[in-house]
Amino acid sequence: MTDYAIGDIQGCYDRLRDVLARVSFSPSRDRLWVAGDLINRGPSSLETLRYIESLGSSAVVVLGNHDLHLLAVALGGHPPRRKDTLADILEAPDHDRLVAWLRQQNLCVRDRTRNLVMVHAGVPHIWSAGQAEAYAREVEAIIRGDDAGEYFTHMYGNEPHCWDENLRGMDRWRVITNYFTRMRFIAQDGTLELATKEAAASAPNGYKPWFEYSREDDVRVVFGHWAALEGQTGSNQFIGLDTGCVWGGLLTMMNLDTGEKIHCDC
Ligand SMILES: Nc1ncnc2c1ncn2[C@@H]1O[C@H](COP(=O)(O)OP(=O)(O)OP(=O)(O)OP(=O)(O)OC[C@H]2O[C@@H](n3cnc4c(N)ncnc43)[C@H](O)[C@@H]2O)[C@@H](O)[C@H]1O
Repeated sequence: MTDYAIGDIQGCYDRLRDVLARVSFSPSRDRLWVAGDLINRGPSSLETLRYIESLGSSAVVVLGNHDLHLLAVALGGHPPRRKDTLADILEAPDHDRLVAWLRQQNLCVRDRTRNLVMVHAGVPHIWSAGQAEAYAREVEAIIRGDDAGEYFTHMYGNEPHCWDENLRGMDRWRVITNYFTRMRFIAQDGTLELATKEAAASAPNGYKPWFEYSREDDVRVVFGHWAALEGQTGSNQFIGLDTGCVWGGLLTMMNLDTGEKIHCDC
């Protein structure tokens, strides 16, 4: 069995199948770890979602900001955005099943044997791997539960800007969601800066890319989300897999044991 992790697919179904074909991926033998943003902006979100759902236990998935956006449209009454390419999912006859499946996915997956976690955007240096796991479980329970509609109605927004263990309710869930699915630049005290989306060198004053802070543990973090990084973090501990497929870059998949990367032009 081989475990492969893949960055933001964003509905680029044909490229997904191309890169899987390069390693003769077989769901009966191998597993695909998906670092979030399965859908949106690309041409074939419905096919992508159906395919990954069909993999069953051969897919290990974390939710990205675009996946949460679909859930917010489906469950929280949010209007679709102009650049969304989600209509095929929203109108599909199996829409309810796909949304129900998406709600069961995690924000953070931890593999203790490999000493790694997979998240969409990152794990802030102010949290241990254990804390990250615990905070993810809190929000995952909300997304799966009866209060999901309420959560998705109030999920959007940049505040609170900083983690505080005393936060409760929606403020707590929103800031946890933002660390896991939207973070790029962060200050030493954990304050998030969510407006800047360019490369690591464009850090606003007082902020750095989240992976440039040293962590107290040595857990490896597999993540996507930040296309402008082009997969470059300067560290083997932080493995960026979003190489901008939907922006005409590459789709990148990595063998989780050997570290070998397989790329596909988009
Ligand atoms: N709590 C919450 N609050 C608010 N919204 C929430 C939310 N939770 C979920 N959302 C949702 O999040 C979604 C995205 O929000 P947006 O804010 O609209 O999207 P984005 O930053 O473009 O994010 P993306 O995830 O696509 O990032 P990427 O690095 O690929 O792309 C970023 C930029 O990098 C650029 N880029 C790509 N490759 C590059 C390269 N090689 N060099 C330089 N720039 C590059 C791209 O052109 C692009 O402009 C929306 O649907 C929104 O609803």
